[in-house]
Amino acid sequence: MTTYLNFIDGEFVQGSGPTFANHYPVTGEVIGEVSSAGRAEVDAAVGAARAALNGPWGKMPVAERVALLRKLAAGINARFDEFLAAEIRDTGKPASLASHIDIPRGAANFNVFADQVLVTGTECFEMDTPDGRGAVNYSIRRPRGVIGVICPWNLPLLLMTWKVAPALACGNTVVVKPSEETPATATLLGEVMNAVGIPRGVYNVVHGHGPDAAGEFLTTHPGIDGITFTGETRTGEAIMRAAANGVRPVSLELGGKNAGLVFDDADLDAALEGIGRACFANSGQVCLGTERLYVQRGIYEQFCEALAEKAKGFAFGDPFAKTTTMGPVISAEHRDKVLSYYAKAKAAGAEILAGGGAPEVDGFNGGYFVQPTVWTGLSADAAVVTDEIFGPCTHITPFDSEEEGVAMANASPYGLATSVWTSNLGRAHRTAAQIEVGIAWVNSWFLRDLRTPFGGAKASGIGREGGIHSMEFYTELRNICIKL
Ligand SMILES: NC(=O)c1ccc[n+]([C@@H]2O[C@H](COP(=O)([O-])OP(=O)(O)OC[C@H]3O[C@@H](n4cnc5c(N)ncnc54)[C@H](O)[C@@H]3O)[C@@H](O)[C@H]2O)c1
Ligand SMILES: O=C/C=C/C=C(\O)C(=O)O
Repeated sequence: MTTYLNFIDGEFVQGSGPTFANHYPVTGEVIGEVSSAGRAEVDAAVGAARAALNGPWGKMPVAERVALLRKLAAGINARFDEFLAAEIRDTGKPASLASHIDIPRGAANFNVFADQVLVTGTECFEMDTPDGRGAVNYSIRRPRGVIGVICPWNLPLLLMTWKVAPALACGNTVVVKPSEETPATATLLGEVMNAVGIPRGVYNVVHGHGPDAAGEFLTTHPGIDGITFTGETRTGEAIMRAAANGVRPVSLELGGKNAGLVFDDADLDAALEGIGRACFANSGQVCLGTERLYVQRGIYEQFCEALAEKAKGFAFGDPFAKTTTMGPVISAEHRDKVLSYYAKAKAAGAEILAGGGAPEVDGFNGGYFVQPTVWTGLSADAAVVTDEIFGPCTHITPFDSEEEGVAMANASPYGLATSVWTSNLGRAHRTAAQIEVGIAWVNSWFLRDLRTPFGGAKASGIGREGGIHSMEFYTELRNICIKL
């Protein structure tokens, strides 16, 4: 039984909030407990972060800070297997996935933003003045301060370091609230922080739930200077309300109901491979994933059949087994939510091409597994076509013209990402520009260059992170005007 403690001012401490069980999604067993932070610990964490900001971290030369960030990346890689095991304990995802994406990106985020901060400049404007002597304006960047980092459970280490790395690179200090479902890697990172010599108080972790618990205690704390959040749109609304008190800036990466568009001139094998990942990777629990597919009439039947075959080909089981290609979803509650949508699709008269329920997984009866599922035949207002399910499922609708396909893709309050498949160059540019999203992939999915702007349009978020855009959020620009 592992006990996850809060990490405050460089030390692991019990919280005064309730202790709750940590389940292994692969078996449903309780394998740990989480000591949640009460108001007192959140207060202590924010205080420690403030002291570090005003103390050693704030005074540290950039080169030294950058060297420490690189040590953090190396420190994660040096304990790669422990991070991998921790992420799998929390999420049950296959080791083949976590070892290629979650852990390497967790480390890479620190290197990427160590590089970025070194090449991030500011602005300078010369101006005329009536006396003819002129003035010069230049801006400087300063850390925003103490940043509250609220994280989801789907890619715990990757999404947390995606925020913590640029925040630290810019000289801020952080208080992280990991998802209550996934406390492990954020806690383990505390050990690495101490081991590489990050000053105490720079990185703090408070555990617990959201409403009326550690999450809310943190976002409403007056000592927080900015909040960065990844999670559901409704939670984003609550966080934005909390941030309004004191006029604190927010960066919100929220939910989606992403459309994939496959034209009949697409390379079908490539499209199937990419869309297969977009629908089913991480058991469909990727914010960028595709839950609405629109396929041009000429290849519709063929594509539906091939994607259904792909859906039927996944193997569940032990995440460490090489043969396992799909893990469980995060929790019993989330499994029930996904299955409730499977039931809604059936009741609405969907044609179920693959899946549609929960599989029997030999030896893992208590695991939170759901079948990869492909539906057709529902109208645009059916719940599984409009709502973010966050499961391994997708609904396919045929379309005829390019205009119709784009209009279908845009028929959603969300606008996070899209994946368009075509071999027509003009159509690729046109459709990618017309779909109202923050991130459009053409003939690919989840191909990430970390210098690019990342975030959502419409109800999928506010602000962009990545590259210079992270620098913009995690620093305050100050203009200095000098009369000559
Ligand atoms: N846009 C993106 O980049 C992106 C990336 C990953 C996940 N997501 C989204 O995240 C969701 C899945 O993650 P989730 O279920 O963990 O999201 P969630 O919104 O339920 O929880 C996210 C975090 O917010 C905390 N929280 C909840 N209520 C709070 C409150 N009132 N005040 C402060 N904190 C609160 C939770 O404890 C958790 O740490 C999906 O909607 C998915 O699309 C978006
Ligand atoms: O589930 C959402 C995945 C988000 C991915 C990133 O934030 C990233 O690749 O930086």
